[in-house]
Amino acid sequence: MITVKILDETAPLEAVILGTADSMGDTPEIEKTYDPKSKEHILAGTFPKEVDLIDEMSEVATVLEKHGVKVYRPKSIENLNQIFARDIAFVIDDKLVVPCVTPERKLESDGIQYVIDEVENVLLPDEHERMEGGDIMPWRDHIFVGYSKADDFEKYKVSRTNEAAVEYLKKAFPDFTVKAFELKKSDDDAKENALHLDCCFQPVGKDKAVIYRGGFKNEEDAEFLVKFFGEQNVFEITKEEMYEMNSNFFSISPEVVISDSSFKRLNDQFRKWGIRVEEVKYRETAKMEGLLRCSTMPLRRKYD
Ligand SMILES: NC(=[NH2+])NCCC[C@H](N)C(=O)O
Repeated sequence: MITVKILDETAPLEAVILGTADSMGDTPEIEKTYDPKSKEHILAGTFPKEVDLIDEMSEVATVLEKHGVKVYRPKSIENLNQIFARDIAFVIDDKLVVPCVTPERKLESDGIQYVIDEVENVLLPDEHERMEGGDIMPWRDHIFVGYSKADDFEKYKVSRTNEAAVEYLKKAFPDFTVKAFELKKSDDDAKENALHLDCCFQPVGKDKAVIYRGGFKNEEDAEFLVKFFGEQNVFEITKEEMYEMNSNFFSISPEVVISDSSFKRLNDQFRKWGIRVEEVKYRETAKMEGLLRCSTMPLRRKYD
């Protein structure tokens, strides 16, 4: 059996699923992509190569293991991008939720079935309750959710979490306050697209957060989060930094974060906050509109 427990984004990490690029195959056809940044790189002839992605991810695995974290990897499925483990399942409290995700990514959960089988409490939302883990963020007694209302949800491939999912989470986790924010979406312009909530916002440390206000469809939602953490505890990033995926770091504990080595301004801020930064190179992975939080799915953090 695998015990799961997640109440926030930063408590000391004990067990995680790290995605895999092992059997990704060649550059996909443009019609088969489901985010604007991948499209951009296919057109430019700069779509990442499997070997480079495997290298980047193995560096992350090494850092996690160095910190005593148990790392699970998905079983490889031929010709399938299985890098972004975050979206296909998520833990809240002591439950593992395995949601229906965007149809293009449906097969990915087969790769982690061997983990799912070892977890006692598994929740399977209905097919119309669509959500992806990148949009779901437990933070103590809150669950923050990025979502799209019906109009956007039907219009954009990059809208992955709907209103039915928000209602589902409220019912499934009655002890938490579910607070949902509409995100800005674009299927064609990665700079105008907050693919998931973790592409424009993430808590860090004990009481800090990183945010790109422009990722939120309604300014008052960004304002709510800034007030929630307190202005002095919030680091605001630019549109360009969002595009490079700055808010998609991953916390090993309140004192240690894994971040991309190219994020100079962000990493300096982390260090000013007293947070140690494990720098890795993740520039190839970033080309598919995901980064460190997206490629990790925490199973258990430590709570006393
Ligand atoms: N949690 C995340 N932000 N995941 C990013 C997933 C990226 C992937 N290309 C997709 O469109 O699904």
